[in-house]
Amino acid sequence: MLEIVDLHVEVGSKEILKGISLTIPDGETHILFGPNGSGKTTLMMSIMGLPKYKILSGKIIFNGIDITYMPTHERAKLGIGMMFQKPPAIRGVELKKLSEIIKSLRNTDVDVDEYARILNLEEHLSREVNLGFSGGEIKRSELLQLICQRPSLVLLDEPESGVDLDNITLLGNMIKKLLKGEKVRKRQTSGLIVTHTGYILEYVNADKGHILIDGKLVCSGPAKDLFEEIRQNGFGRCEGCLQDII
Ligand SMILES: Nc1ncnc2c1ncn2[C@@H]1O[C@H](COP(=O)(O)OP(=O)(O)OP(=O)(O)O)[C@@H](O)[C@H]1O
Repeated sequence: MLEIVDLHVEVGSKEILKGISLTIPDGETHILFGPNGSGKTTLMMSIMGLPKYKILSGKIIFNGIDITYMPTHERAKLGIGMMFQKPPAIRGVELKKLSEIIKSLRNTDVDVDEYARILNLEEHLSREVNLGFSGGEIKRSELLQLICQRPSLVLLDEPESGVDLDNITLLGNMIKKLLKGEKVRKRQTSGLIVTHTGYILEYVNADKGHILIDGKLVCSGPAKDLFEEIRQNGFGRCEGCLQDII
């Protein structure tokens, strides 16, 4: 599904990712942990192909296609979808209109009104995307757009941050459905999720976790075990690991 090979990425003339190699097979969900500023969002944005994230070297292969230098909209068409940590507001475009555009991009038959109802976004459909939305409403709006796209690789950057406990349950269950619900064009959906709180682990069946420190993946293993280690000891021992491989 996704294969990243020795990826080096620069942002604002600073090298942030320093040789990432990562494989996410069909149907697997991987969790990305790491301290603030370690490069988690940078990795997500690089997979999505945002222009600010300059690939210095390495490769990103998606379903056998080299997408390293492919524009973002082409990646979205291929089936890579992302829930952004801080998505922008889109003036002049209503959420319903954007949802329909996303549907047509991937030729999906998602019932926008029905999912808007489930996500408590019925009134938001006629509003400009994310403009004046609360933090939790933005997350639900992002999720509605993802559902419309029906991606085969789902990238979620801190999906639960700023969301109240009731809405975490709603969001968590919808994400679970999105990841495990059905085959998308003969492929099982895969996921890469960034989390600090670990709430999302209650909802998704995480196959593997990875710890990113200072632009390098320093550790991989069972996601819940890694989270427990971080919860108890912080990233201190991981930093020790990093010392060993420098
Ligand atoms: N335009 C820029 N110029 C210089 N440095 C940048 C720029 N954009 C991002 N960075 C730096 O890149 C580093 C990695 O940022 P990134 O958002 O990927 O971290 P993160 O692991 O997602 O952090 P968090 O957990 O806080 O969300 C940070 O130190 C950030 O300040």
